[in-house]
Amino acid sequence: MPFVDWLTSFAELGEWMAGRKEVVKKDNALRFGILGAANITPTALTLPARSHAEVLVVAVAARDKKKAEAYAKRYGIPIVHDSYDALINDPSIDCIYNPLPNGLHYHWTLKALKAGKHVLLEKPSVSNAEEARSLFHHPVLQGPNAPILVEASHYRFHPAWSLLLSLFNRENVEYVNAHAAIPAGIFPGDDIRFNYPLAGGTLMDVGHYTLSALRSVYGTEPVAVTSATPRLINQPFDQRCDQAMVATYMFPNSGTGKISADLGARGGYWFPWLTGNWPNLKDSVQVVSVTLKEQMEDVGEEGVIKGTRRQIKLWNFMLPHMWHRIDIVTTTTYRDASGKTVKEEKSTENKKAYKWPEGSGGDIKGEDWWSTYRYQLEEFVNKVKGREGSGVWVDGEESIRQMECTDRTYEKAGMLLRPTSEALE
Ligand SMILES: NC(=O)C1=CN([C@@H]2O[C@H](COP(=O)(O)OP(=O)(O)OC[C@H]3O[C@@H](n4cnc5c(N)ncnc54)[C@H](OP(=O)(O)O)[C@@H]3O)[C@@H](O)[C@H]2O)C=CC1
Ligand SMILES: O=C1OC[C@@H](O)[C@H](O)[C@H]1O
Repeated sequence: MPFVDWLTSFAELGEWMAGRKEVVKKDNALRFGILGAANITPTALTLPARSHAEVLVVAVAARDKKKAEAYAKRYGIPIVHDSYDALINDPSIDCIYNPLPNGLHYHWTLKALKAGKHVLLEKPSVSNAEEARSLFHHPVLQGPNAPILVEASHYRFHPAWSLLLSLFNRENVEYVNAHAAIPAGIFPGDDIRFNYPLAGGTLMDVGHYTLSALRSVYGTEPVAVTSATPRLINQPFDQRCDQAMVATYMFPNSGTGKISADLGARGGYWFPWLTGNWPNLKDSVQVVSVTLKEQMEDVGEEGVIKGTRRQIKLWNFMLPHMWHRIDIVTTTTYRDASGKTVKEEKSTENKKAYKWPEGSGGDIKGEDWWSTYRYQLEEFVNKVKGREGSGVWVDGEESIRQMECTDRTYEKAGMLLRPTSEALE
């Protein structure tokens, strides 16, 4: 079963086991249409919509109508359109969810916006920075009644991400390591993720999360991409696509960072001569680790200086609703006037946030079972309805900067940028 279907089955099982029923919908609920019968949609939209009183998933279109009909039946979607164009032009639809392959994001999102629809657009927003600037600065998005467009970088909407960011001062960040890997064997070489014309590549896929997380922790753009090492998808698949990417960056405060993203992770066990080719399950928990600069303090005892170092790690940052934990490890070192360590103390604290803690997140605190996608849907609806919400948002400038940094990384790796749509305006 493909990983993305596995995510859906897991989420469906959770709904069923918890006995959760679909909520009664309000008269003014937003009506969503889906472009394509994509694997991610049940997880990212149809299941989260069940608990949202202001969301109705009413229509789908696929390239093959029979496929769309089967999908509509499976997920209880009442309308099946003949084509993506027909869906976009359906006047009964308010919002479009675009989970098409990356290389089709620009074209179909722009069409939907021009038809006056709000768009929830899967990550990565588009194929490259040129497309991002064109889309997010497009005249169709200007003006007081412009439709809402957001890149579905869902992890950012979960309270766990905001909690992580609240635990340090960005100026003090010294090093960040963002890692995400999927074991080998889950995404085959002919998956859309390795299709260059469709803007495939691991940096575009799980690499999106690692790079976005790194940039979010620093809250600014890197001054340099200091290295970028791809591992290309193996022959006979498209050699223009990375199956893994490791890259390092330097930030304006002299801090550094590393991303590692892999859609075919192998090895990582004992006896590498035996296990080197096995799918790597061990390193497949995604993690963001933030090391802060040592803070020095004179403790007033004959030249003794106290140095405090802190490392903060968020485990499972991409899918924190399934489980996550923030570890805060503080190391305090006392040094004498000669710099010699006289005492060292270490302490560990754990934190988590499945709902918005008091004093954050706005009026709606969420539920401890809400997924990243459910929190994201909450904010999307809030934005369309003109409500303040939690305050978390991924704005167009953020999506542009993310694609600029993605392009810089591909350039540093000596790889081609993902191709620009022929429909570029
Ligand atoms: N937010 C998240 O957690 C996740 C996000 N994603 C993102 O969602 C998007 C889709 O991913 P996923 O659901 O796994 O993808 P799918 O493999 O399910 O493909 C999505 C849709 O793309 C269309 N499509 C597939 N292959 C082609 C092709 N060769 N040419 C043109 N169209 C094609 C199909 O539309 P049709 O049904 O009309 O034939 C298909 O339904 C990507 O942008 C990905 O990055 C993916 C997984 C997780
Ligand atoms: O966005 C995503 O999240 C989960 C991954 O399995 C998938 O490859 C990616 O597209």
